[in-house]
Amino acid sequence: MSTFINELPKVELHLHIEGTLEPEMVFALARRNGITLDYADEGALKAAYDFKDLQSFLDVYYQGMQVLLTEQDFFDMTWAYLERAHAERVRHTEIFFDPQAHTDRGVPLAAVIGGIHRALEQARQQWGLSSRLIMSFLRHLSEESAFETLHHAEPFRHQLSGIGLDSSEKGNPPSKFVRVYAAAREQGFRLVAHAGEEGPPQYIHDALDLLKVERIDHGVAAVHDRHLMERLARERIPLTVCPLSNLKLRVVEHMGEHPMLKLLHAGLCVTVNSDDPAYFGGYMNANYQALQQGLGATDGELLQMALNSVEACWLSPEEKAVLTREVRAYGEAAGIKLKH
Ligand SMILES: Nc1ncnc2[nH]cnc12
Ligand SMILES: [Zn+2]
Repeated sequence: MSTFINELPKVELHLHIEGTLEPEMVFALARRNGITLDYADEGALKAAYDFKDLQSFLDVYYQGMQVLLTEQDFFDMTWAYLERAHAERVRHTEIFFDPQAHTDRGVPLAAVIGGIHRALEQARQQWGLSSRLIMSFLRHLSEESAFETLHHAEPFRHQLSGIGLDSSEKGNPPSKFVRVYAAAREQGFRLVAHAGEEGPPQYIHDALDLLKVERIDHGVAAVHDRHLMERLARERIPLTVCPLSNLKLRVVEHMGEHPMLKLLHAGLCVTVNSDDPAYFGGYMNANYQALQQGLGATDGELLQMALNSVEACWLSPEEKAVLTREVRAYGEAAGIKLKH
């Protein structure tokens, strides 16, 4: 692993906390909670991580998270992720969770948000690792279910920064959630949505125009629509791209055909993220490394992506200025000359 990547100060903007459940922890929590899994052991579970598309992954992902029952379970999962992130020089992280995947199993929202939030707060105090929490609606469920979830989250409003939209993209367009997003906007939530992962470029247009999101999660399908690319570049709409996820879910067949550099050189604010690192073969460093080794990205290009993440994050302007200076200074010390 390159020292440049290891030591680069990083910001993560697209991370599903339930996607950080490593097989060892799935089994440890299953034992703790007296749950019998469909898989005999960790090896059998890992063998199921051979995905052919998004849906085949989601089927395993929703099964894995059934071991999460208590506030302590959510704390332990989140803390394990934060320890890894801290070790990889992640300075700030913006985390998704899927409330409906837990409340539909009878787990109280207070246990979910309480456990995640306690770990985030401990990381802030212990390491100065800052964070934001994003509540993500499952788009394969109904508008009514999303509205109920928004309503149930009211007591936790101060712990949540934004809302997102994830799960099965095809057949569940942004238009299904226009009213929910309008209501969340009224309540002051910041807005993001997964779009253009497996779905068409039109879903990216719709997420921007109908849902009024400020960031697009994935968005790699934009490469197929020249006008959309021009718009994303002109409006500096950030894309939270997840290279290893795209490879594992066969959005691209080889890392060599990943559109990341095309998008970067067209002037888009592309960022590097890990999505569901326990399932896709790596955390932040591994994603930067995949771009370096599989696509030939230079240290200068990787540095620009890291700076883009600072630009796209939800820290205050003052905090962003501090982080930007740190990342730029890191690049300069490595001999990289930035254009501006
Ligand atoms: N990559 C992904 N796309 C859509 N929904 C998800 N939920 C967790 N990971 C996801
Ligand atoms: Zn995602």
